Amino acid sequence: MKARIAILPGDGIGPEVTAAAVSVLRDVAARGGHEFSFSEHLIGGCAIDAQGDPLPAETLIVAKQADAVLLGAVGGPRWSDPKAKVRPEQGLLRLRAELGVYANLRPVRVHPRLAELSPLKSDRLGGVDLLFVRELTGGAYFGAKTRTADTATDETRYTTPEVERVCRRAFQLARSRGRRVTSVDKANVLETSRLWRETAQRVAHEFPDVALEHQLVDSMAMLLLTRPAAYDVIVTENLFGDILTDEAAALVGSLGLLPSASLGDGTSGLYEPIHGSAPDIAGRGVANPIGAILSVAMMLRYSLDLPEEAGRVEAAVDRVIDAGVLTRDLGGEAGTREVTAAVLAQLAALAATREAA
Ligand SMILES: NC(=O)c1ccc[n+]([C@@H]2O[C@H](COP(=O)([O-])OP(=O)(O)OC[C@H]3O[C@@H](n4cnc5c(N)ncnc54)[C@H](O)[C@@H]3O)[C@@H](O)[C@H]2O)c1
Ligand SMILES: CC(C)[C@H](C(=O)O)[C@@H](O)C(=O)O
Ligand SMILES: [Mg+2]
Repeated sequence: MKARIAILPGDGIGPEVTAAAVSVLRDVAARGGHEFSFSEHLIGGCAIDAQGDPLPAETLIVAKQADAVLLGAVGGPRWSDPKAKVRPEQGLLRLRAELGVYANLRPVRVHPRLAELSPLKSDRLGGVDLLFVRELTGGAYFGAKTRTADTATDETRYTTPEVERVCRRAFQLARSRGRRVTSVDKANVLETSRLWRETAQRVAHEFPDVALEHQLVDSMAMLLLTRPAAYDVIVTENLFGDILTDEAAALVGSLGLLPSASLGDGTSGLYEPIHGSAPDIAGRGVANPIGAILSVAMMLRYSLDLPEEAGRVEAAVDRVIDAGVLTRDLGGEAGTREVTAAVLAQLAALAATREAA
């Protein structure tokens, strides 16, 4: 198959982890006879430096025309002055809104070898296989903002159609998994959450084969650590999803492991690791590339319709972790390149096994 893939490396460790993920895509293309074309574009702080705009027009045009978009990370201390008029993160938020990618899928699976890295007792981690579906283009991130010298507001706004479509996506995904959806809100306090809960309840009637339960976000934050294996698909609003998924990184051992896919209806999918630009380790070749590599596995599955290839990339990553080729965030000594080379070697080994069969 042919595919045009826009690469937006961004800032900090973004270029290091996207380079790793692109080498995996190139390998998949070469082995399967696929024609993937790649083009790199600016986003975030580096785009502010070069063009004064965190999402240059050219980047947006190419992203919209692409079959899929891979993003590294944006932001960093250089652009974090509270008084700055323009911020790297605005570029990412605009990109998500312009692409209409309202459903952000963040799978969380604990690799048995890494269970000991979690602050939780490993007997709580067996069988943890979560899929967060985070609403990505609404809520406090996109509401009106006001600011005077001593008062600031961020409006949280949700409409019924916005909640319906993301809940529907969560229920659809639950059908191919454990058929359980947990909808997370703060309906005891927030009006937007009451709308969310009513809407989730209504959408549930379309999926009688999927069980729905509601959890308040504060309680969910605890349950995620005390009973993580009890959940399947967790659907929630933008801000709660951001926070809960970084918390979930503690279950798997490192933020550097978690991927994401952001999907809309018929638009380019956007794929990014859930971590940020990690300024504390940027430029040293030590960033964990697995979150980015698993993000391209999601790209193969959701945008390029290559589910077998996606499964192979995931299997190769599992084998690399089994073999103990780990970056420092996981207690190892391997660099970004060594881990990437190990994933490529496992892809070659998997291909050899297929040929021999
Ligand atoms: N999608 C994005 O582009 C995105 C996501 C989150 C944060 N950010 C931005 O990144 C900047 C830094 O934010 P932060 O420090 O709060 O969060 P961060 O995710 O960049 O880093 C948090 C911690 O996790 C570590 N870490 C993250 N990814 C890693 C990886 N792949 N390998 C090894 N260790 C890794 C970092 O070294 C750091 O100690 C901010 O400007 C923030 O807005 C961007
Ligand atoms: C950088 C920031 C805008 C972003 C978010 O909050 O969505 C990040 O934390 C993420 O999780 O992708
Ligand atoms: Mg986040």
